[in-house]
Amino acid sequence: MSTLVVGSRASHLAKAQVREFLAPLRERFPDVTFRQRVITEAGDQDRRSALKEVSERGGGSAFSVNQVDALVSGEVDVIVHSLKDLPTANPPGLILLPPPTRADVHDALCGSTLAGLPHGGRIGTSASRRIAQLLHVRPDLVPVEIRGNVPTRLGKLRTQRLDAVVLAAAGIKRLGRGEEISEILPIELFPPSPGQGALGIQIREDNELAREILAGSGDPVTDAEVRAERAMLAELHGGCSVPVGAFGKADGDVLTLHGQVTSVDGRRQVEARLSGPLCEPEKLGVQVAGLLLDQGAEGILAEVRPAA
Ligand SMILES: NCc1[nH]cc(CCC(=O)O)c1CC(=O)O
Repeated sequence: MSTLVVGSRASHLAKAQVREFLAPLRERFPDVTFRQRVITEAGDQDRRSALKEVSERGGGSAFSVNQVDALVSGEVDVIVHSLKDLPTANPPGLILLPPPTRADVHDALCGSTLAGLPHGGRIGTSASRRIAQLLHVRPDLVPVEIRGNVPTRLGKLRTQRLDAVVLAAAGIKRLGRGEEISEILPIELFPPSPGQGALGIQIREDNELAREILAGSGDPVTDAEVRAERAMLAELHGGCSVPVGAFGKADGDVLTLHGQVTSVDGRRQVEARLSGPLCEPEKLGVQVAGLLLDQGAEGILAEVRPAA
């Protein structure tokens, strides 16, 4: 009898994602024992020390370095990440499997609808993309930096007297709190973070057992959509905290990718949209990035990049 150890971060969302990932697998492989293991990250504890540690280690995410170490050392066989939190550069020896069908890709407003927000309304979010997109359509709004996991951020609606908070619909729904969503933001104006709503299933390349058990766990359509989004982000040299929105959508064997880059003050925005064959998602991502760069995306992104 074989055992597969599945790691994730400690948050309720991370654990919910592991349960969602494992449910169909437990049914398909009744003889396999699936064990869950929690791996804490510096980013889950103290953001400042986390950022310092990450910069000292030469990149990577404050929310994925320990997970990756656990995978490399063999402590776990699989890590279930939120794909959008994963850097586009894959560590050597590790691979991302095609993700399962993704959950709701939209951003959501909790506390108020967009039209219902008062002039100068206080909106909780610390994501530069969300700040930029909101200010682009409502320059009067006042972004308020909030941190922490999803339940903490929902709680800040009241404790920080905010008019609304913006969060990924996927996370809110996975935590069973979908009824707290006031408005699903329109995807044309608010394309999400590349990979939003999808799981990032990471394994060691040489782990035959994991490869065998997880071979059928992915959805090829979701895979193509997120590949295009992430290829676009990589081409823009963006990380997880840049004001870049991307939405890839398949229709039959045609994939359409919408890319958007917005200055954090919301004043400048460039957009591009292209369709291509579903079987060449990375090519489409690079092409859309090229169109964004032609329109000056680099100048917008240079403002948010830390000085080298
Ligand atoms: N950066 C935090 C994070 N990472 C994944 C999710 C939600 C699930 C998802 O987007 O896939 C969230 C919270 C949020 O952005 O509201």
